Amino acid sequence: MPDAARSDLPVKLSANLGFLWTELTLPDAIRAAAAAGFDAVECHWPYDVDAAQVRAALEETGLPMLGLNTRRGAPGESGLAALPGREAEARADIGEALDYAARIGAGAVHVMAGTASGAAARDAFVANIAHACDRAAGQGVMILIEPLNRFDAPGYFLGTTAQATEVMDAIDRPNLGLMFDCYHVQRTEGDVSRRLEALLPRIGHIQIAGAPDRGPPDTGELDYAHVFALLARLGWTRPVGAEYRPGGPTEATLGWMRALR
Ligand SMILES: O=C(O)[C@@H](O)C(=O)CO
Ligand SMILES: [Mg+2]
Repeated sequence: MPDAARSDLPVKLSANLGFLWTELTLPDAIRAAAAAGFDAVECHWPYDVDAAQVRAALEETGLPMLGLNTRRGAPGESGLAALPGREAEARADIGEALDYAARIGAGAVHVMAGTASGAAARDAFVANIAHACDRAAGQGVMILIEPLNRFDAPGYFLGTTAQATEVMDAIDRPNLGLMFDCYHVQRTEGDVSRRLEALLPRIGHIQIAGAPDRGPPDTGELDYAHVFALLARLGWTRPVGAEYRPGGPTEATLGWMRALR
């Protein structure tokens, strides 16, 4: 895709390689995203892949890796940062994610909270995220926290943008950002446009998918032509992450990119 055509997009796009091109190795998925015209990539858990190969694919394509996640922990845990008594493991996972991010030049780490609730969970989360921010600041990395919807992630500590901003106020670090996933927000809270407007200064990254089925952005009840026009009006210039389940070959689902161009 020529650069001139890409720059006509009202909003730049990042391919989430946790969901797109999952049949490929991570380096080849980066190449596929570049060939499809994405401006950036992001991933979930790259830890089994040699960071040097990821870095080589990023350099070859010129795409930045926007971010990656801390590990999920044991099946069903979805992270450890809000689990009282698991601080040492949570911080080891944060350290691992930051080290990997440094090796591939990734700009953000999403620290996963885990399945927990109550005051002790909040205290653990606040302390662990503050620790992550302080450690990340030295390498110029942003720490992201992401509310997940209660249907896909029942019991996940962070469920709403209101809860996220409450803990962000308590943590009070300049390199802490909200991961605003329009799909999760729509499933649990709705009012996506108004929330984007209100929360924009606190948002570190935005993700999209069709709602309620998490298919391509041109399916479901959210109108991303409207959302993209709003983001352009609000001056959002960073790439928006396409984090949807293609349900088949990714290339066959990219019509939405052409439609929004
Ligand atoms: O929305 C999601 O599920 C992801 O952004 C993520 O990082 C947690 O799985
Ligand atoms: Mg997401």
